[in-house]
Amino acid sequence: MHKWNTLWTRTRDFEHMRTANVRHAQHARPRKHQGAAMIKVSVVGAKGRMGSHVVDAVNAAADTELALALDAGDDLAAITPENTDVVVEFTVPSVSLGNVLALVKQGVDVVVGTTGWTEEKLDQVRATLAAAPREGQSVFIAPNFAISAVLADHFAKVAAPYFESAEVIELHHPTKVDAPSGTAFHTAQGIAEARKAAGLGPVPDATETDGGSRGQVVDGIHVHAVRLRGLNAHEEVLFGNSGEQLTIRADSFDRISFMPGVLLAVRKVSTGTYPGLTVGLDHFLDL
Ligand SMILES: NC(=O)c1ccc[n+]([C@@H]2O[C@H](COP(=O)([O-])OP(=O)(O)OC[C@H]3O[C@@H](n4cnc5c(N)ncnc54)[C@H](O)[C@@H]3O)[C@@H](O)[C@H]2O)c1
Ligand SMILES: O=C(O)C1=N[C@H](C(=O)O)CCC1
Repeated sequence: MHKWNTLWTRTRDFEHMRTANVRHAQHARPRKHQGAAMIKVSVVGAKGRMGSHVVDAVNAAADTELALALDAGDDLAAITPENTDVVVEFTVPSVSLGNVLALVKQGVDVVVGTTGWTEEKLDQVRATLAAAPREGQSVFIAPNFAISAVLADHFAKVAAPYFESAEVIELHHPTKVDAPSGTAFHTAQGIAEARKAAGLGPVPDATETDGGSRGQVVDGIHVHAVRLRGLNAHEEVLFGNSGEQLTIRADSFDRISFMPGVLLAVRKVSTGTYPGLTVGLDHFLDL
């Protein structure tokens, strides 16, 4: 059985959950581990597109149980180390930092899927963790929890030193509030780092006039954002040399694709062996 399938067997209840159409139907929860310690998970942003899937995933998995499901207007102070082992935070970039800092100060570990993280924001998380009430507290942030996206990001870093040109195109649903996607931003940063480590210079580009068509430049890599009804979450990384091209593409057609990664992060963080700030699901995979 391949590695990601191992995760799926631990979360095998997903297919049951989908086919039985039991979203939000508490009575239809599968049987939980008898006697085994359950991981108590609270969800912040629980009414959102991602948060509501996380609530279902936590209810469906055999080793996790839902503690609190909070959304805008609810008091985060209700979450304590007594009722919660791990908080999963999927809100909006404008509030996520404040939520994460508050939760760290309340003594709980946090898994974050919300995007919009800058180095300055990450530094604030590190500083707050350094003064956290509990020793070894964790914050884990993933730009993307889907294995396809995590691998695309990894493969892009492997490919980057071998190509003169590199550009990233991300394509998402039109209800997404941030651009470029956190994933594309992270991928571009990884490509730039790999190019720098390999001694590559800037990507070739003779553009003299640009009204915005060349996209956002992230550490020297151009990132383009498409918003289109019908799409969910997609990324294409283009690499070019004279006479050849490599395209790496990841497609998340359904938000359920993020759930095995979210549960993996919850399980890893709950072990207490990842103190401090960790960014990227690749840290939990044997890549
Ligand atoms: N890391 C990943 O794999 C991944 C995957 C999909 C989406 N995302 C990101 O997750 C975030 C959420 O995406 P979404 O599609 O679920 O958005 P959404 O708008 O559907 O959900 C956001 C939820 O947060 C709630 N919220 C707003 N302010 C809040 C507050 N102060 N406290 C508590 N809840 C609050 C909203 O009411 C809403 O229910 C975005 O940043 C998105 O880019 C990440
Ligand atoms: O749907 C979204 O919004 C997504 N956001 C993340 C990002 O910005 O990279 C991950 C993919 C889906």
